[in-house]
Amino acid sequence: MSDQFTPDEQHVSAPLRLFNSLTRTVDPFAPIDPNHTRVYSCGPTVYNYAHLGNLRAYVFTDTLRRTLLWKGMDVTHIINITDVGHLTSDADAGDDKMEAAARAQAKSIWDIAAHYTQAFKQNIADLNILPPSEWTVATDYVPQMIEFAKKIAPDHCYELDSGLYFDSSTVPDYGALAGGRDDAAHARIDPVAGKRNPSDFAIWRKSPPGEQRQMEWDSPWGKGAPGWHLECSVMSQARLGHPFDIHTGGIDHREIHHPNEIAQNQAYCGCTDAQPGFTGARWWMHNNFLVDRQGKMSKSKGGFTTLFSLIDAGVHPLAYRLLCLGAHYRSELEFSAESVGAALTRLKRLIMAVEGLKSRAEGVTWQSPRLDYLRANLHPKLAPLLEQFDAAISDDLMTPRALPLLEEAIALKKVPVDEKLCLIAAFDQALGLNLLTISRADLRLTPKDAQMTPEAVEAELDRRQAARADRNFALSDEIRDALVERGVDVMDGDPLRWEWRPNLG
Ligand SMILES: Nc1ncnc2c1ncn2[C@@H]1O[C@H](COP(=O)(O)OP(=O)(O)OP(=O)(O)O)[C@@H](O)[C@H]1O
Ligand SMILES: [Zn+2]
Repeated sequence: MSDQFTPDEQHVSAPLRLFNSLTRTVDPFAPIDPNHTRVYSCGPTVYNYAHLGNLRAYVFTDTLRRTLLWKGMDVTHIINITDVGHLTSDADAGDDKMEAAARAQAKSIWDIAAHYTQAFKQNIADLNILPPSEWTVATDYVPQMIEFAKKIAPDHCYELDSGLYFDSSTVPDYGALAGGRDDAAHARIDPVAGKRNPSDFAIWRKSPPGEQRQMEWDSPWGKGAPGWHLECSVMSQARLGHPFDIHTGGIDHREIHHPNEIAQNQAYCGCTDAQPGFTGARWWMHNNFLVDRQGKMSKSKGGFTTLFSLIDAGVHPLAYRLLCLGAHYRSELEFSAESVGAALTRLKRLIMAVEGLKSRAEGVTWQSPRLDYLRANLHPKLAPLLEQFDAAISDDLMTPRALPLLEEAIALKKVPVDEKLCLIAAFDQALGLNLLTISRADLRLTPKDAQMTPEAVEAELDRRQAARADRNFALSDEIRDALVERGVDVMDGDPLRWEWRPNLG
């Protein structure tokens, strides 16, 4: 059987509907080119490790991408790497985040960018997020950014000592995506002197006289660096063409970054009169925040939790993916030791159940079914679950409704085990939890501060078994208590024998 969902062989049941931040409604989705969807996702600013909140944004785009594939579409997906231009404020105030990090760590910006880009790609792989069709790196596109700026400058920009600024009053409906222009909010965050309107923004920042930046380029407006908003307009235009289908980002981008991208796209296209609704993308989609007790998880605030720190605590990264899928992407999601611990337990139960099914299905072909094949051949008890799952993810990616259907399928009695596994494999193409390839032993990550090696734990358990065989229950209890003391849960009667207790503080 093929492992691809081929569009023409598939019977798409529920129509795909997605929330569009432009209309603020859930609208039926169809790509501009039949069966091919073009998606651009604002990527990470690589001045530090991504925190779990940042990563929620990419679990969301991955769910979107997998759902589009599930619906039989080809997807071209671009994620950019912001290695220049993002200031410590989302508008024009403050330092370049990359320059500031390089100074603080006494390293070159290029080294900082290379290190954190690599770390980000590792996070993406650990979360089983499909790699994008292409990673675009902002510093590779500076000549195109200068060309873009040259084209829009005469009608839409003005120069100040600090840079070239976009006049937001030159495009109709500036800020519509954010729910309207909010000059008061812009004035609060962005105190650049000489701007014509508080919401105007830099598309080129000149290097201050006498100061050499690590990253600077010659331009018609002097030496300097591109503005962050310009980067995404240019890279999406270069790789996908405008208009493309879907632009994604975190909900913070709905307020400044994306309205500014839209303004630039409108100016570049010059088609605002001919195409009043033109924004550069047909759909703008935003994930809500991951929050902790202090509010929005944030690199800038410090004290953030990374996927690396979660792994160090002994939590498998796919537990974090499952935590994300358990909430709708447009709802806030709370991160806590309890919430991620519960997700880990849920994942362990799923994997244990699938392992049980696999052991009963030895020698049967069950992996990677095609949806059309499944629909035509599925056991009557399983077939409605496939349709309900399709309806859930087609309804603006309702993963919290889809997950219980997976659990229901696993628990169903008196259905052929191979068909059950086929259905689970199909669900997992959308969920990306690696349900059929990881084992419970894979989930048992050794915490960084573990006081024993796994081999030492096994040796102690062998000693305990021998004590029990000798009916020396006092010694057996002593060994178990000592293991518990050192963060090991002993599981009598379970072939896995033991687990680490995650150390989540
Ligand atoms: N707490 C959060 N929850 C969900 N998404 C978030 C959160 N914080 C940032 N994002 C999203 O993560 C993606 C990557 O953002 P980026 O690397 O530019 O973060 P940043 O702005 O430097 O970080 P921070 O906002 O923490 O200072 C963006 O789409 C952004 O909207
Ligand atoms: Zn962007």
